Amino acid sequence: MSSNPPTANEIAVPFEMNAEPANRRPSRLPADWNISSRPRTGISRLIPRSMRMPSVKYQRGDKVMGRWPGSSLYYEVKVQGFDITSQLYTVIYKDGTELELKEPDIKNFSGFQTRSRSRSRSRSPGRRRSRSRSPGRTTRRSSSRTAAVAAAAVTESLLSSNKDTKLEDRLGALQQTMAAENNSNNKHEENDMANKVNEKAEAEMEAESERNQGRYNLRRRKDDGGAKAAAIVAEQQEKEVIKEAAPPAATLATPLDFGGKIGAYLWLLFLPSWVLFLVFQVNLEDPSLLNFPPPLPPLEAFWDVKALGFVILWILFQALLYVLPVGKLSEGMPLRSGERLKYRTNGFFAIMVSAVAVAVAVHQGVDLTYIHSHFLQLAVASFMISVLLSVYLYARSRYAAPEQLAQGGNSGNVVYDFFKGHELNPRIKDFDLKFFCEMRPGLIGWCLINFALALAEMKLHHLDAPSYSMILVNVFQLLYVVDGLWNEEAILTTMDLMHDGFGFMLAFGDLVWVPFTYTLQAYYLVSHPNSLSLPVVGAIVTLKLLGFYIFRKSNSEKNAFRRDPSDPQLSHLKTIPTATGKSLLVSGWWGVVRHPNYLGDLMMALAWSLPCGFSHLLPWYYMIYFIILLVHRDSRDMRDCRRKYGSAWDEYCRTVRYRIIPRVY
Ligand SMILES: NC(=O)C1=CN([C@@H]2O[C@H](COP(=O)(O)OP(=O)(O)OC[C@H]3O[C@@H](n4cnc5c(N)ncnc54)[C@H](OP(=O)(O)O)[C@@H]3O)[C@@H](O)[C@H]2O)C=CC1
Ligand SMILES: CC(C)=CCC[C@@H](C)[C@H]1CC=C2C3=C(CC[C@@]21C)[C@@]1(C)CC[C@H](O)C(C)(C)[C@@H]1CC3
Repeated sequence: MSSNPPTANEIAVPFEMNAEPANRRPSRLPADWNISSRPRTGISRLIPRSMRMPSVKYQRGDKVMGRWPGSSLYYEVKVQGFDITSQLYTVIYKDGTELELKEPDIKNFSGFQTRSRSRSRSRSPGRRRSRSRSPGRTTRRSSSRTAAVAAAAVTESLLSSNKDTKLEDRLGALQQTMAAENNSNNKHEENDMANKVNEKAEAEMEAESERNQGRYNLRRRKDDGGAKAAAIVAEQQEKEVIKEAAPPAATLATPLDFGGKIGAYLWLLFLPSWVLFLVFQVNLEDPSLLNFPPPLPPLEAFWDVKALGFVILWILFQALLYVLPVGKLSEGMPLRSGERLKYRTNGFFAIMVSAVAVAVAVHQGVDLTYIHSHFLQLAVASFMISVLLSVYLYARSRYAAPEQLAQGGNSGNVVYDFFKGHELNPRIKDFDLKFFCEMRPGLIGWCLINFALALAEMKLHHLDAPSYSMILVNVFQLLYVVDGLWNEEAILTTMDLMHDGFGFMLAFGDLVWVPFTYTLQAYYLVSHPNSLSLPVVGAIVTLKLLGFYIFRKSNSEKNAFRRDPSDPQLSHLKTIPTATGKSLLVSGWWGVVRHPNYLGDLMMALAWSLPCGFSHLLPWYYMIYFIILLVHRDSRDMRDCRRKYGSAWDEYCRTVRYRIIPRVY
């Protein structure tokens, strides 16, 4: 109890500024830069025509001090380029993290001096020893002395930052502080009783920490009850952690996906053609990839005004349900501006009302098998709407402020940005177009189409009830959609909602791809019955339920953690703090593989194809597509997380070695 912990300020601000740097950036932009007439913030604009960056305060290659987003800590960074429109510098930290920073967040080395009082702390050999042994050591004691040592270790590490100090060391200390701070939320564990109970776990923790060479804290967050002072130190930063590292000034530049600009052209042509190809195939008695080109119907068969009317009515009906003031208003993750958008998460209500409406319509004599007989026309009508929507989305994105653009769809190439999505969260007042399209018309439409296909099977084969295979496919996919809508809030922490712009890829994916290709198994079964024995039904149901359990549990775990990292229900989980302020789960589901949710999803996909048998490849199409989609998404995510989290991500990958399937991939 004798030593006083350093104040938060002493530790959170490792450097003190001497004076404002002298040179000011001139208002005129350099003549030899690539200056576009319209706003662009993509990487292409970061590269000046010449290697020099005259008239800009910091030059490419300059080594300066850059502020960590959301904190008051400065680290050595190298300037990579400067973005004229957003006035942001791209800088790279020593651990490989690339960020874009505002000029005020960058300082010259000369502007820093360490505090003399703190410097004397850093010379304390005891404190140095405490740091060098292991960050885990601080978790052994619950007294404020321990905490002071922990805090001092942080101070020492931060304050000893000179040119020779490794960034990793400083990061390690920062991460230690943040982990301790996580634990400070578990106040009940600060009492002696809890400490006794935790003694064994703490010993394990220390060993584990030693194993990890103190480079990050793989610690059970509830074992850290003693780190009071470190928690105080980090309290300031905790607020920033909750802000989910959404600094107003820092953004990430993302490389091009999907084969870049040429790839975008090809995808624009390929995706609609592929949907048509599949729709033609599924109508054939003997569908095969070798039927190329498939027999084409006359041109007028592609188009039906009534079908277009139905699609428009359906979308309007879903839009109406979406805007009704029913259900929860959920908060999205913080944007780069720090703002959190609100979303009406009443998807479950929407599907229930839709089900009642469909039941009433069927009762009134509406023949839903129209959907089966006009599948092609409905798909074409939906395609037209998705194209119009994409054009609208791209046009409005040209007027959007730079911070409203998606980092991945901001290349400056019209076709690429049109395809990938330029604006992150296009909204008409409170109506969020991306969220609505992803969760409502296509997703609920998928269930409606499946149901209509079950009726078509009964009609075609004069059955009193659908076949087992049809029931399984219908029920499995209905469960998937209803679960998605019930947990609608969880979608706000997925890649699409957080990072991807809304453009053709998602508009087409949501309105055409999902309802007209995810229903192919049910469509196939209408004209290709496949009988199943009860034991086979049992085995398929077991597979589905197991996959569903993994999918749901892992998605909910990540969602809960992202929403509230200090949620007591998650306190048993180990985490790796990252320099951005967000932590990564490294035990629980996210410690088994890096994408446990994909694993569960793939098991479910398998359970959807199995009822269709092995006579044709077509009903296995979803499974094959899904493997490709998820493997690609996983690589995209790995790349983005590497850029976001730098060495902390590498540590995560070293600890959790497999991506989707344990011990295989
Ligand atoms: N049926 C279908 O057609 C499709 C279904 N899906 C399903 O949708 C769901 C969402 O998938 P998707 O959006 O691709 O990806 P995830 O929901 O897996 O989100 C990935 C993000 O999670 C965060 N994250 C990654 N690792 C960790 C960790 N260890 N601890 C904490 N956070 C972590 C990162 O974001 P950050 O750190 O920035 O928070 C990362 O970018 C999945 O279940 C998937 O199977 C997806 C695509 C298509
Ligand atoms: C080839 C192409 C056009 C790809 C577009 C991909 C989209 C079809 C998918 C991207 C992510 C999706 C998700 C779902 C549906 C498919 C798309 C839009 C999802 C809404 C399905 C229901 C789940 O429960 C889910 C909410 C987790 C899921 C989220 C991702």
